[in-house]
Amino acid sequence: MPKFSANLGFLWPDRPLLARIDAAAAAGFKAIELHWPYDVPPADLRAAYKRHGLEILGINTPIDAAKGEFGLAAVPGRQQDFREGFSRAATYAHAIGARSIHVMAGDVPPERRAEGTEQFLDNLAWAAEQAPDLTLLLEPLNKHDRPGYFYSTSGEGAAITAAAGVPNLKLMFDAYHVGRTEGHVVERLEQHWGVIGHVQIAAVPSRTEPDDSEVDYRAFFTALDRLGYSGWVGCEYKPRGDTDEGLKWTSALGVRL
Ligand SMILES: O=C(O)C(=O)[C@H](O)CO
Ligand SMILES: [Mg+2]
Repeated sequence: MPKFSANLGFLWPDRPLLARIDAAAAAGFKAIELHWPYDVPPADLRAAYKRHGLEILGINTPIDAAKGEFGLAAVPGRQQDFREGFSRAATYAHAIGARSIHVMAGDVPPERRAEGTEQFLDNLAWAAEQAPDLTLLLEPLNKHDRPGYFYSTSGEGAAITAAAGVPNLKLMFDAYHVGRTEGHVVERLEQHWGVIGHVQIAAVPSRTEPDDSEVDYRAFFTALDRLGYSGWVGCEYKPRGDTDEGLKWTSALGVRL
């Protein structure tokens, strides 16, 4: 059975980030991953997870939610803004001791896709050089949730990863996004195995706890074991109710944190 990390972008939404870290440790998680922790001073965040002996995995490049933006790496004309955001992410990741950054592509209209691809590749080469010690993750987001996003399928993510030709660039395989629109999740996992750097899960289609899902997560975890996955599986789901109560999905699926 793989190891599971708590995605504190979604889990324990009823409390501030530092309290989420305490909750993750109390629930038995040994690793955490974050979305946008930037409002919390890095020293406080580091002290909070170190106190519990947790590992810290990744963060996302900043977004401007107020402007409806979801990343900038592939957005034509926003190269300078992307680079400032990435530098902020790398500085923060280094300060807290995180090991990866999800480089968020952003929304790109179909007629500007060629331009967006060129810019994305250029930005990824630049970012990889800025932070050679960090893993950069690429994550396609399904079209139901984010219709205008630059890419939506695991195949597109793998193609960009290959085209960039950068050693520290990997695919974030979020089984929720893959299951939501592509299906055949284990087949896709096997197909892109060589470029996968991190894995995330949630029920399909509800994005809640993974015990009531169109994706057969028992089979998915077995496939990860068979493939020899030694990384973490990020629990990136939106709890149906109380997060601790919802963690009974672990015993339902034979998982021990
Ligand atoms: O939406 C997702 O699946 C993610 O992992 C991103 O980090 C953005 O929330
Ligand atoms: Mg995800």
